[in-house]
Amino acid sequence: MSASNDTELARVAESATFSTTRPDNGLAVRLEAVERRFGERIVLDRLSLAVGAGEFIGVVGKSGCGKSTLLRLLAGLDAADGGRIESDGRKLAGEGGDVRIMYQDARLLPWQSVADNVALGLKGRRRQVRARALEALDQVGLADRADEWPSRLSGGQRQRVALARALVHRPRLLLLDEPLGALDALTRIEMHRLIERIWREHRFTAVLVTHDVSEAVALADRIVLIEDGRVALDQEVALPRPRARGDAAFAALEGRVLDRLLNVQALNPRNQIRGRVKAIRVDEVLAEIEIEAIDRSGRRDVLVSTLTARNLREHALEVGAEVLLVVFKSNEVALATPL
Ligand SMILES: Nc1ncnc2c1ncn2[C@@H]1O[C@H](COP(=O)(O)OP(=O)(O)OP(=O)(O)O)[C@@H](O)[C@H]1O
Repeated sequence: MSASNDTELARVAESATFSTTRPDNGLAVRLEAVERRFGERIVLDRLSLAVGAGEFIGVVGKSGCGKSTLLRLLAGLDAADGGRIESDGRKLAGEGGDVRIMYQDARLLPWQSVADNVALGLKGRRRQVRARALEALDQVGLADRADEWPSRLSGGQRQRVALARALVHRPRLLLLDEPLGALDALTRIEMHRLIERIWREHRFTAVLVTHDVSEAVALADRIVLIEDGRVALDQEVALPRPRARGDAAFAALEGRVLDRLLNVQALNPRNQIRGRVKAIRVDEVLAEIEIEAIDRSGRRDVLVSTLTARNLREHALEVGAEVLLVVFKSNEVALATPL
């Protein structure tokens, strides 16, 4: 992307205003024991996850762990083999209604203008449809490119058109499948600001699949790590927005998630221990869970896992509950899953 485009994108990221804002717009989504198999291969193994209305979730995990499969299920583009995916107690309707998905490639139709690409699928009088497309393009700073062919745009601009094409439908759940994966580092950072700003204005729920942990830390309220078909880590990102990458707290959190992601050993079943909650100590921010664990040789030990108080509420843990623990680097214990 050229320097002038960078400047233009930065300006839009900072200054966009939206007339399509609908407060408290997001869909709450609940996945319960969701399974997806391909032949013998179990990709999602009774995965459970609750996403709050308007929440921004970052999904990370090693290549092939099932991130895109999860998004495809949420989008209704694929069907689960077991479990439930619900919103407000009802089956999630999938892509087309309140749910929109954006991919790594913009998938624009080369024979349609930018505005017509954005307007695809909109119903109504031509003038109204065009006005809505222009409004969405304005949100991403590309209203002045409405009548050009997509081939005239840079990669970053095409992704902004793809974002406008999703926004024009006023989604309540936006699924982002590595949408910035093909962009250069600077454009990605500018796009983060734009996506964050639009998300804050519209309050839709967002689920972002990414290989880039710093992208997840920059954007997400929570980072979910998928491993062996399940949620292996559910990390709250309690950093003020907009987030500064140079910040020590940002770097520490990024390092922590990366460590977990890269530490294959830690997620080896040999490092997983079953246990029972003995005591829970909680203050406003943090919760300490004391767990009596029994290892494979039958040895009993008391371990302590620290969660955020919010995470504790989501797990709905009680004294006496059975849990699965993952031991990291011999001195750090994470509560993997309430059993
Ligand atoms: N339609 C399909 N048929 C058979 N196997 C599939 C199908 N779709 C996905 N898989 C397999 O399911 C697993 C998870 O794939 P998925 O694309 O969800 O992973 P991912 O975490 O998004 O990977 P990446 O980060 O590399 O994009 C992979 O082993 C993949 O080969």
